[in-house]
Amino acid sequence: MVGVMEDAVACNGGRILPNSREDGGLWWPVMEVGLQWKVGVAMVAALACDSGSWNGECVAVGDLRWDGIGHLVSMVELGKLILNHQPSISIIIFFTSSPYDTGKTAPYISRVAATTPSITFHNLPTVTLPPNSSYGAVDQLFGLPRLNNPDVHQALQTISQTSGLKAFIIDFFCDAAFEVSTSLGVPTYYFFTSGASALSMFLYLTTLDKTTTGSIKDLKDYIEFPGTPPIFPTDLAEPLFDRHSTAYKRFIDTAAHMAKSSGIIANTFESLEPRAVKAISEGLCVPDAPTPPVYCVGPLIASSDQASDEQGCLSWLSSQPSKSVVFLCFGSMGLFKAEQLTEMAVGLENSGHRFLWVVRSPPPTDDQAKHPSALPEPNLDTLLPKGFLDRTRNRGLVVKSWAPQLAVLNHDSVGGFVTHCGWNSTLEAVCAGVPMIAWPLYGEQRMNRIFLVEEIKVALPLDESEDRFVSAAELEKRVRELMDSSSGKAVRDRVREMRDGARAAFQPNGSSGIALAEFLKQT
Ligand SMILES: O=c1ccn([C@@H]2O[C@H](COP(=O)(O)OP(=O)(O)O[C@H]3O[C@H](CO)[C@@H](O)[C@H](O)[C@H]3O)[C@@H](O)[C@H]2O)c(=O)[nH]1
Repeated sequence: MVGVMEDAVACNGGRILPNSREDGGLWWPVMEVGLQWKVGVAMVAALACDSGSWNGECVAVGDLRWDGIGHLVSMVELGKLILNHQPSISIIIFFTSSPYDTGKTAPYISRVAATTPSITFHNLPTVTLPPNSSYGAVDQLFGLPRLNNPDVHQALQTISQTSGLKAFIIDFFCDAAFEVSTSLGVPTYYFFTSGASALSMFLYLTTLDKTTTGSIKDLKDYIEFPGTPPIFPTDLAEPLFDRHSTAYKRFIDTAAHMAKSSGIIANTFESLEPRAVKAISEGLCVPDAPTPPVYCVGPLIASSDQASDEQGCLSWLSSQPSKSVVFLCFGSMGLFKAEQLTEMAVGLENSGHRFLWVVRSPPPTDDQAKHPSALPEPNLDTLLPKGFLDRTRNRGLVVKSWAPQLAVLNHDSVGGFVTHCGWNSTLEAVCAGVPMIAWPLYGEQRMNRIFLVEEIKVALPLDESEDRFVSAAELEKRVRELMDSSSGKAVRDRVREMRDGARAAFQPNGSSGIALAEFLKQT
């Protein structure tokens, strides 16, 4: 959660507040930002506030996510952006530790706390689901925040006693807190961490729910969401497939609440997704009620990548020619089975191109999206084809588990990016002007692929087999296409155009600056 508060709050800045309840069990990241207001993302966790130290008007913001870092970074950047426009504000970010944390969250929080005094982090109480509960991943994402509702209630009340709480900004998965903040009369905003095209789909869900029968995955035709290319049902996020599942209900409830909220802050910029932004603002996604204001204030990406480069990615890149290297990296959670890793190695070797490849251990089961935090470091000698590392030594670098992606993408030697289409990775590539090859794995990534390939035209697709396996030949073909061919050039030119659009969005009179000013004016 993030809360924004007045001047007086700044004196708290940069510290990490202690957890107020020690229940043991699962921990999740939640953020809060504070300045002249507090902005809060309502999740399980409450804003645990030091009531005596916050005065004036506040905004509280919260974010509770088990894959942590992607949502946390963009939330922090939102806090920083607010501070740039209104330096008198203090931001309070609520967080809890996550059982799926890749180990990046704590150092990141410490760094922000140390360098940005107006941002304060508050560690929320731990909550746990009942033992033996058969919650799926998405049920947990929505369900755990609900357990923190009493804490959120208490925190918002506490803040309100010493500060004029003007707004509460919640992450999508913190939807449970919507009922808390609205019951207290606090204007509540959603922070949508993906793009406007995904937001169009999401806001339209309640309409789709009312106008269709049966499960979405059984629909036989493409779905037309306003302002986006047609989407085949099986390209939607899997939790939406089964109309009778709890996860489906959570998504529908969240979409309905979002439509009733005081506004939606989206991590995108107008010139990246003009059709979707227009469709939303014209009310096409919520046809039976007024659409709340949507503020496209992005791209919100980390301002610098201070992750360490223990594996020497950057020095290796510095020894490679300009724009010659293909970077392969699949977000904070992407995993591949061993057979797929072998196939990728063959494809890369046969492409003849230079590459920097982040490899993780395969999941212990068939579940491709199992979180990497529980896995050991990969054994490259056994995972990759015999002799592969030796044969590609002069033109390839394989690193284990994690790379400083932002710095890598901004290195002059990188000329292409094979990505899982996570939205932060997408924005980072666009801002660095690096064209993509889209290899979605889970979540809304299959939809993002359609937007990136068909609408925004900054990525080439990868054809998969029915069981979503990508052959070595396909990867080889697409890498060659991206790096060598005229269709690759079209994508390269287009992504640079979008990069310039991203820069323009924050220039005086740029669309994102204007959107943020409007948001601040409304709160
Ligand atoms: O080796 C790595 C891997 C990742 N990252 C960083 O981690 C972040 C990953 O974010 P993202 O690309 O958004 O992927 P996920 O972590 O998978 O993000 C989740 O959240 C996104 C935003 O809502 C969604 O678009 C995704 O589908 C969902 O999986 C980015 O900042 C990367 O730079 C690194 O620095 N090094």
